[in-house]
Amino acid sequence: MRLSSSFLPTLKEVPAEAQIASHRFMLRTGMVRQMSSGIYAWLPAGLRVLNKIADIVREEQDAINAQEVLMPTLQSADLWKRSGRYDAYGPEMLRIVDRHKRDLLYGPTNEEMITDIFDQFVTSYKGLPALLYQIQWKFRDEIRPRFGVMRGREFYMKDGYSFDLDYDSAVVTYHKMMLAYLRTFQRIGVKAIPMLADTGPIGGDLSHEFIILAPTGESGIFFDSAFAEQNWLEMPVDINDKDSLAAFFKRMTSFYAATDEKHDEAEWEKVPQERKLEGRGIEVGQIFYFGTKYTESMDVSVTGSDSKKIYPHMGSYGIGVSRLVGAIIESSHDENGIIWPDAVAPFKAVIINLGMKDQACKDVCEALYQTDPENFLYDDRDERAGAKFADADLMGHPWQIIVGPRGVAQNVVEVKRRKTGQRAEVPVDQVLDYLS
Ligand SMILES: Nc1ncnc2c1ncn2[C@@H]1O[C@H](COS(=O)(=O)NC(=O)[C@@H](N)CS)[C@@H](O)[C@H]1O
Repeated sequence: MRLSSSFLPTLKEVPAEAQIASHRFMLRTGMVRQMSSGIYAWLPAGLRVLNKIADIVREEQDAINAQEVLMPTLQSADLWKRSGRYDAYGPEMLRIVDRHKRDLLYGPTNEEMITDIFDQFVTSYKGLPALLYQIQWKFRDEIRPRFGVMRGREFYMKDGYSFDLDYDSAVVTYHKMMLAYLRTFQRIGVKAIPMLADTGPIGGDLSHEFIILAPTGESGIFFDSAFAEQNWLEMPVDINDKDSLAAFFKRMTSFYAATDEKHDEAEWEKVPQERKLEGRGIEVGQIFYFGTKYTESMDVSVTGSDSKKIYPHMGSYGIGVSRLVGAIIESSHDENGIIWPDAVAPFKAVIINLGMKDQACKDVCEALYQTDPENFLYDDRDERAGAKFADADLMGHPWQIIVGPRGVAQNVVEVKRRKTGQRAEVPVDQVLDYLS
């Protein structure tokens, strides 16, 4: 994309209510625009990040044989009356009455709806297990939306749902999803630690939340640093072998990790002093096993091999896709701006032309840009060098390719790694290799 003709409005000042770095930087780099309290428009650079995160989430869900669906954002109140959550859910639920006076709601989550869909298509135990997911907008009328997209009212979530024959099978699914989550967050480029969690309005008695380390996080956390050193993408786990999955899960839960609600001092004392880490974190995902809570309350059953009625055991698995955009910035920025992990950056590199009146510079920039116009941002504005450098650091693309007349005269450009600040002189024809 060419910066001079793109809709990437950077701002010098931001509204006073933007208290934390991610909120300030997302507004200053024109990633989002608040349309009303807790409700945002996603502009080109922000949408590119949102879609890259969603694509990684999707790939790792597909890798454990989950199947993608897309449910409506608007739901009938009748569904929630069947499960008994219509009143229980409280003021966070946005209730809507249509022209025919029918009670609808903007879905905060979809356990009831997916259970109703399952009910219409699966009558026999042979239809189990079912593992479905969607990536869809949700609405929760938070009393105090804040921190930009991190605690919004309309937000983008991957929500997965599983149906299994019994508890043991449901636990295998839970283990699979745990592995998929660890792989997902590692690929996105953040350190997310799973911690035992309370279940809240979703229900059930087994739940883990995934916390990204960030000083502005709402949760206090205690964990064994050895956990953060694990490489989940290299972990030899066979997702079709329940013992392999159980061994992975046992290993994973052998490291101490707890939010302040669940912290156990006695257990904490067993962690070697040099591996004890305390901090704050942002919850970017949560998984739940809640058995037959919804299948029983909604009377959704299948016929077992002995022709008896069986209520399938369920779980649900959420990732805050839009929250992750803010959470990544919270965990990866400096005083000059965002430091995007490679996998989710809006663009791979920004080409900074310092010789807007120098034909040789323009030729080198154009040639580099044309090699990958989809993933290169070309700063072709008629701006001072200082302004271009400041904007490049602010927007946080992983690489900066700085093209100046002196360098071009020796057929080299300067390449800067945003994360480390490391600079190198690179021959023009080796830039692409250098970036890979
Ligand atoms: N107000 C919000 N703004 C942005 N993200 C949110 C908000 N509320 C929740 N999330 C994100 O959505 C994830 C899943 O939400 S949840 O309530 O924990 N789980 C569910 O809704 C389950 N139905 C999972 S399918 C959370 O981990 C969090 O990352």
